[in-house]
Amino acid sequence: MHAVAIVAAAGSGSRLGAGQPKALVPLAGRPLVAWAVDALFAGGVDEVVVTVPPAERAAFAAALPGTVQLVDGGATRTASVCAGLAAAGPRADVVLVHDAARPLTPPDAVARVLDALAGGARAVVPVLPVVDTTVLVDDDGVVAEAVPRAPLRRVQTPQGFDRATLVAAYAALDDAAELTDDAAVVRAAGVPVRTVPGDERSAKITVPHDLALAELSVGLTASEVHP
Ligand SMILES: Nc1ccn([C@@H]2O[C@H](COP(=O)(O)OP(=O)(O)OP(=O)(O)O)[C@@H](O)[C@H]2O)c(=O)n1
Ligand SMILES: C[C@](O)(CO)[C@H](O)COP(=O)(O)O
Repeated sequence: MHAVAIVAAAGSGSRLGAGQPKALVPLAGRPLVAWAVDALFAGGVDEVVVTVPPAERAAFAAALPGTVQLVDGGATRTASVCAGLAAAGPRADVVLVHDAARPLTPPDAVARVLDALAGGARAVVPVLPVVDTTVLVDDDGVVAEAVPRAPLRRVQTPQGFDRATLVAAYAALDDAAELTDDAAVVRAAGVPVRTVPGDERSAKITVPHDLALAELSVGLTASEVHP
């Protein structure tokens, strides 16, 4: 099973506000995208394609091993993943789609997705339970009702797909559809999406506090983070 990972790294990181593309922001001295790529290789993928902001190609090339393929990303995450998918080509049996913004994904979290694909799943997402009380609010910000949280899950990346399934789902996607992840693209095409356990260490860096937590986490030993 030849596995190609697409790393979505073409975003600006406006909520992080670091003054440079988020994927190039250093964590313990290394760009976030370099951490994400390392995790994918350590977890068992064979090749990595990284989608980059076109104006920053040289900086990404300097940050990553020469074996990593760089392609220009698009204006949205969906457009960037589409570009990466085209570059992955038919040599891939399965495709993993990962966020550069998730630098500390452990290799075993990647391996769980690959194992599910090897077992025959066409689409796989890593998920975590919701631990807070969850509510719906009305337009005035007043709580309308509580939502039972037991069946709710937070969805992470890398998400894994049979390549042909993902290509067909993207081809069928309505241009106007605003979907926030790739599993939603295949679900829109009627494909069942299997879940596997995610990992808290795979948290997405979105705002400055997330980066501060990641810096702390890198400074701790694995046993301190996960006794
Ligand atoms: N046009 C885009 C937008 C986002 N991404 C990538 O998708 C991942 C998840 O997106 P997010 O965390 O929202 O990143 P940004 O879009 O950069 O953040 P923001 O919304 O704060 O600007 C990131 O690794 C980001 O680089 C991408 O490849 N192409
Ligand atoms: C793909 C994703 O990371 C799954 O949780 C998430 O949907 C990305 O959302 P963002 O708003 O683009 O950060």
